[in-house]
Amino acid sequence: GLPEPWTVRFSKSKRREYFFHPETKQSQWEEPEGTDHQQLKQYLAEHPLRVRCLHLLIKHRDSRRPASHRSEHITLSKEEALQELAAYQQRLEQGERFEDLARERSDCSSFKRGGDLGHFAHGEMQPAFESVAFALPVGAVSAPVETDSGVHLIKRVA
Ligand SMILES: N=C(N)NCCC[C@H](NC(=O)[C@@H]1CCC/C1=C/[C@H](COP(=O)(O)O)NC=O)C(N)=O
Repeated sequence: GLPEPWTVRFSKSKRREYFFHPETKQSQWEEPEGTDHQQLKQYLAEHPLRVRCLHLLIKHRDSRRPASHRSEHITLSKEEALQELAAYQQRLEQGERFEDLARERSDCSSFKRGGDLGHFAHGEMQPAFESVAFALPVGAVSAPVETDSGVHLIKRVA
């Protein structure tokens, strides 16, 4: 839909998409000359510029910040963290609500909001987390995801 090498990005301040030319570093609100509007609309429908996710994070002793509201010194091994995360996957499959489990167990401060990270665009979260989050269908829960923060289950909600 966009003439090369234009790309589309999301402006957090204006909460809408804008167009960016990576060579000239030019950015603008209006669609560049030569944009196929219908194709662009289709592309944006299939490639969301931002998603909204809940996550349940279990930290371990190798986490970049092995502390949380639950424990000021986390000594769990990564293997133990993954085993514990698997138990939460089971409970989700048995119908418990993601928000309740995140509130119960997540080592991220988002536990207070049932794991809700709000909306985020490309470039905000660690790459491994971002790529899984953007690939999830709305309503789906990921397999365990490893980042420098620890191990996560991610639920995409928008
Ligand atoms: N932009 C938004 N909404 N907030 C900033 C997020 C910064 C981002 N954070 C993460 O990638 C980790 C993994 C996914 C969620 C997340 C949450 C971490 C996990 O806990 P920590 O390892 O920090 O102790 N707590 C907050 O940041 C990053 N680029 O480091």
